[in-house]
Amino acid sequence: MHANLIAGTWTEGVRTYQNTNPSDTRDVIGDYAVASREQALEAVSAAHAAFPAWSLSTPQQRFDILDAVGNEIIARKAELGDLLAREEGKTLPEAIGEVGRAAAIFKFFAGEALRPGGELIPSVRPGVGIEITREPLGTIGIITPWNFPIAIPAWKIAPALAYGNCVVFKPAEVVPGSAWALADILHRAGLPAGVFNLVMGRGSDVGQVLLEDERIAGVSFTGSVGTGQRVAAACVPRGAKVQLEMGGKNPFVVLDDADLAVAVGAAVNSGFFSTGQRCTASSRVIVTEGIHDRFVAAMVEKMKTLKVDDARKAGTDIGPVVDDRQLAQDLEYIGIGQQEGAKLAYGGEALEKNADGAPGFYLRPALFTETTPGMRINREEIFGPVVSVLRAKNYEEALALANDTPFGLASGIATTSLKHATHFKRHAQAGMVMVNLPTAGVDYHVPFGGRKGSSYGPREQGRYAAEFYTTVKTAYTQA
Ligand SMILES: NC(=O)C1=CN([C@@H]2O[C@H](COP(=O)(O)OP(=O)(O)OC[C@H]3O[C@@H](n4cnc5c(N)ncnc54)[C@H](O)[C@@H]3O)[C@@H](O)[C@H]2O)C=CC1
Ligand SMILES: O=Cc1ccc(S(=O)(=O)O)cc1
Repeated sequence: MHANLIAGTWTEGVRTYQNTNPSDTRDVIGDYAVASREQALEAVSAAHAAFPAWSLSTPQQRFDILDAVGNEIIARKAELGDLLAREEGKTLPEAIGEVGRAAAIFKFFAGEALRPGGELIPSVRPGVGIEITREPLGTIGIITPWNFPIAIPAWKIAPALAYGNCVVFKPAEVVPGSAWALADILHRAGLPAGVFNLVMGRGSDVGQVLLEDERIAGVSFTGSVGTGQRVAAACVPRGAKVQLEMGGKNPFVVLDDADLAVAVGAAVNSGFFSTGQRCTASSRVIVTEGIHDRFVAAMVEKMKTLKVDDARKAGTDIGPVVDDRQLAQDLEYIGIGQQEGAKLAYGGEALEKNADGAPGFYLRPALFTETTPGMRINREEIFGPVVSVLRAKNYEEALALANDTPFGLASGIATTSLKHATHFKRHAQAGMVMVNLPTAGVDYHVPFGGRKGSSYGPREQGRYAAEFYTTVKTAYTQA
């Protein structure tokens, strides 16, 4: 049994959750504790009690611990990647890449602990000096989704600790394995009891405690729009800081002058890799008239070569969908697209078994063509390997279609025109813009986040993370 970590002690829950493999539902990975609301409150108390000492810990102490965490994650990359692929269903190379990203994030923020910022500014009054410093917030509630089971926890936990905060971490229910392994590494790296706490369990009870408890100074959340709005509604009135990363309906524009191979490669990568389960995935591909038919034909040819199979099998391109609930959602949207009059140009069938006959949540990637902007498949986040193609007369119409969405996380374009690339970077209404690159595939040391309905609050990642995890103090001294 894998227990929760509360006040430095591994603590059994009130029941257990059986973690299973979406590539082969007969494969049980292990049993994981499910915490009660009372246990979540104990974790908050432990973090709150640990904060005064941890907030005064030296940069060297924080560096040593975070760097050691990064080193252990790298050393165990293959093993942790295998666990991640087994519980979430992304392919082994993708999973190992994600583990490498988590290690790099810990090492980046270890360095940040050694580089505390601050400013000395002369006052407008004679003889007065002003210091501007950053201080940690207190206890941070960290609530994460299932699609990046170690990278998203890493990119919230590492800055929280680096800047001197304590943490109560609630991972997504369906991927407790990577979260538990990370908690074990953090615990053994020498964090004082209570500085980091793991409470696995349901969003509606364990998660809800983190939203409501007055001792939680900030909540960093990634997940669905609905839950994100609930987080804001609970936290903002009580004055807690929030950082929300929610959905996307990311556009990828293909212009007549695009290099066809670059455009198809980027569209397939960002639409279907990781089974389309990335907030940065592009699910709307907007193609201008002159290249439309050639692009669609090349996409279909490429999709025919994609191997949908066990996530951990060599040669698999697309692993299973994470669970039965998400598969049902994907299939429902494929049905909606057909009812709305879109043409299913390729894929979209659920495959009950893989090539070896193992039962799993497999879905052949789907491509819709002849779609229109108002269709639900073009407006709502599906979060699966489902892409729709929209026709545009020219660049101007393509840009307008790209921006015609309530979301604004990532936006991409394939073009060889410097003029259009430059214009697109300036006018795409998104937090991240990619030129001749997939919309998914971000660096770990620069800001990540979106606009409109995709994100709320300060950016994550890189030095910009300090904006959420610290609060600014301005001190005046009369000499
Ligand atoms: N944009 C993104 O990165 C992601 C988007 N999604 C979208 O969300 C849909 C549903 O996926 P879920 O994992 O169920 O997302 P979700 O938003 O329900 O869950 C995300 C996290 O929030 C927690 N949570 C749920 N209710 C809560 C509450 N009342 N208080 C506090 N925490 C709570 C969950 O336990 C989980 O840890 C997906 O189909 C997809 O459309 C899911 C994962 C990531
Ligand atoms: O951890 C979150 C995360 C990691 C990677 C990506 S992307 O696939 O590189 O876009 C998105 C979110």
